[in-house]
Amino acid sequence: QTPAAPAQPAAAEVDPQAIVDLQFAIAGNHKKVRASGAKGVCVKGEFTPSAEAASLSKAPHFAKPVPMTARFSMGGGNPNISDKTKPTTRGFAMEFEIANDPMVFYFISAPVFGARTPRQLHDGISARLPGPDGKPDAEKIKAFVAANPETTRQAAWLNARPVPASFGGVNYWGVQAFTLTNAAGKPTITKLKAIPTAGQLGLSDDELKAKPDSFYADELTERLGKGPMTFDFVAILGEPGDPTNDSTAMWPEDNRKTVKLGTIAISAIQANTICDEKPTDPVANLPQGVAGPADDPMFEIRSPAYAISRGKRAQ
Ligand code: HEM
Repeated sequence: QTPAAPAQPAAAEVDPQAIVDLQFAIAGNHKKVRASGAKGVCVKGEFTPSAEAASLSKAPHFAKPVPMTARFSMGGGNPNISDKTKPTTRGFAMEFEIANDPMVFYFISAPVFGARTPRQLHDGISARLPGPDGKPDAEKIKAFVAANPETTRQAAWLNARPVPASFGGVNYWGVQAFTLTNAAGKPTITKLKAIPTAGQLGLSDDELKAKPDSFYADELTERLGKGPMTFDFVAILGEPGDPTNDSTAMWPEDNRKTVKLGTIAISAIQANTICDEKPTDPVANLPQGVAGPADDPMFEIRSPAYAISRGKRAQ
């Protein structure tokens, strides 16, 4: 009998250092910034859980109002990226603060990620790196996309929608499947989503043309001057057959039950150093009652990748 090959942890498939190096390289190796979400604004607020939240998760963050530190950002490692860029996700990183037990999620403005496996993430960025002539090789990109069609879903989603007029005017998803467990030990598989009270605020082509390259920070200052910017924090409930191991696959949301877990109220901008110095991450910092997907090869690998980027930008 042939012995079975030893099971390899999915995260070992590709060295996270290699991925982060590529993320920095494709963006132009900017110093002192994140490998992704390089351009952003640090904010604070409060989360008030709904009465139903505790029926899904026993996390103490769903039992009483908690302060939040959050950060809105543009995807990628270029701190000078234009806010007018369309096929780039807007990010919403959030920390629900309870001393010694923070709950951290990083959401993006698309329901899907641009790679299903670390190998695809690595090879997709590699294929797009500029060659010796300073330009990416169109044939290489074409071949990669043809062999990995699911990696195009995120850009297709973003390209099919207007550029958001505000960080508070677009939906954000946790993308990966999170299991919530209540005090009775009942698990519920969910996808988490933040829905802005202001609705989907998209810019028309003419409005977009009239905007400067950086307008989100000013828009945020103006909006917060009128009062807190709020989001419904919801759990989309999974059904048998919904994939939990594929960050490029969207669940059919229209047919899924949604439970409101609470309200996020962003109240003010705060110093970037507060967000920059946070040692937390969305894999390591989940409380009892919330767990990431054990079978998604893109989940665990995020923790070392974030640590590598954090270390690099602190240099
Ligand atoms: C699959 C779902 C994912 C989502 C929703 C997501 C979302 C985000 C967001 C919102 C940020 C900005 C954080 C901030 O503002 O502080 C970020 C940063 C980052 N992401 Fe991800 N990400 C995902 C997967 C990955 C993967 C698979 C990798 C690499 C293996 C990765 C590498 C990074 C790195 C290196 C940073 C910069 C971290 C730092 O310097 O603090 N991400 N991500």
